[in-house]
Amino acid sequence: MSTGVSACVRASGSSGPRFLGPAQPKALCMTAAGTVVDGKLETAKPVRKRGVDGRVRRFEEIPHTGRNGWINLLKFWRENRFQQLHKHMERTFNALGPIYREKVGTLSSVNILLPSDISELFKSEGLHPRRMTLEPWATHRETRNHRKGVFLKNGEEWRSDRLQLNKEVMMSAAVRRFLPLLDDVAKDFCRMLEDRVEREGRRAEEAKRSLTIDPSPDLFRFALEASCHVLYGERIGLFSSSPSLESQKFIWAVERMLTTTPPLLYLPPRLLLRLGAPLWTEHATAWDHIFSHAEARIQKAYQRLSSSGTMAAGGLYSGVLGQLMEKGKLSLDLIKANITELMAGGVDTTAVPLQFGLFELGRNPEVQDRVRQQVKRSWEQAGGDPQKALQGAPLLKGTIKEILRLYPVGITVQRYPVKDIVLQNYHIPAGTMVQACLYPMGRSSQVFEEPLNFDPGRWSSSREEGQRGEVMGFRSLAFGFGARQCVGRRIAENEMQLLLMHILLRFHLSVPSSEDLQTTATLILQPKTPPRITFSKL
Ligand code: HEM
Repeated sequence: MSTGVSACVRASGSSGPRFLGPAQPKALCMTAAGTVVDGKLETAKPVRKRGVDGRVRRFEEIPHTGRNGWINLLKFWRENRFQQLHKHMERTFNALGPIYREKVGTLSSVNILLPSDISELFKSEGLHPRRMTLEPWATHRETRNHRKGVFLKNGEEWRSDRLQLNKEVMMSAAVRRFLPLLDDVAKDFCRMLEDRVEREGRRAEEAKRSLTIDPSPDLFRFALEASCHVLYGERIGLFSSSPSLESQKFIWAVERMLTTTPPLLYLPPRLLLRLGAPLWTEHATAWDHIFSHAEARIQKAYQRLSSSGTMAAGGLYSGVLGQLMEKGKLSLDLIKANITELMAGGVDTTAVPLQFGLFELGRNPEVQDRVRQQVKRSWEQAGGDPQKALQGAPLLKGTIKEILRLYPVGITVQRYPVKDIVLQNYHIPAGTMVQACLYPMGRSSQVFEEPLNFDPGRWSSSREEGQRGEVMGFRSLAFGFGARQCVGRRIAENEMQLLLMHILLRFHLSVPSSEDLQTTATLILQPKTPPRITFSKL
């Protein structure tokens, strides 16, 4: 397996004994469609017996939110719970304890949040770990005759594509190749921002200009520009005064695709397709747009690379696409399928945490100063080498972990254990869908001290050891785990760290309002309204 993957396995380790004991549910109850409201059950009936006899309890005894999936689905629609799924999970854990079952429409899952249980789950993920299949995405590929990439594949087919991709995006040799490209894009972004602050900003005392904006449209452009540079070895000019409309349409299409996914997860997509349901049509059209945009880019890059005779002409890095073509281990169809997935997965996933990150740094000026001091020192010592600069600034890495702890892009990671396991003393049969619920875990005081504090230093190795010398594993899981973890992880981490580094070197950040951000879950967790940030030139 790739260096990146094994590094993650090493870092995770096993969780400490603090959470190994059977945690006590706050409400030991199963309810008929027991809806949880503000941490209390509407119809709480304490019927479950405690397993005092030490026996492993049956699966059916796991607390649940109602047996009838269709009634639950109706409630989800009526109360718009899809968009507040993360809060719904948090409330349900508060009410039912650290494990519960939920059935919504055709989907059933067991939900957990304690690191010790999550470690058990991942131990039994097998050689070909599986996540919940996003049926609307799979149906789109099947009905349009597109090949699937790693995101949608399983078994040996998944593994053989994945091993090829790992070499180009996860291994440290690959990271060394693409890091300078990400650094160039991050520096250009900051130059563009500096120009804008200079042009449109207000001059405060000490003649320093500052500008308050919603940076989200610029961050989406940054993420797309960075993705294209790494994937195709090409700049697409999104920071120019007239960025292409096509690229803007791509960004909108990814947003539509993500927003229309969650409600489609609980209904059979083929039925909706046959009925011509507007939701399905909107979803499929968004995907069509993503595919045609990626196809045009891939064609262009392919022609450029073929005409230069060799893919990596003159020793220049030709991007992930060029590398995959040169190696020739994947067919062109599979390269296209995977590159399209990397394009679709690579924009909102980084642009959105960056919004949260700027906001948290802005409303925590002392944390911001600490990170900046370390970044400054490291940048000066690195002599312009971005990799060295990042290595010397562990607080930047902690900042990204902290952002993703409080605002995980995906609110859960799912697995189907390949053998029977026991979680919280309940029997879980092999093949059950179990979700590690990252949002409630990140905000649980059972798992993190002062969980609502934004504290990048909590991830430093000395503090991670814990007061009792425990290894604090299975707490930083925003990129998933093991062989199936996010394949774009190294791109994402470096892209976000580099951008924050260059921003902190040039600007002081503050926020007009430090009220908590309201969040909404489309397929990814987002702010309801993008935060406004004040950039003041240093
Ligand atoms: C902060 C940014 C990101 C986060 C938090 C994130 C999170 C995740 C998570 C949780 C998974 C599932 C992992 C598992 O099941 O264990 C995943 C899978 C995936 N991600 Fe990301 N992701 C991010 C950025 C990216 C980027 C930038 C790309 C593309 C360049 C990308 C492409 C993918 C793909 C293709 C998969 C499927 C991998 C497989 O099944 O083998 N992601 N991501």
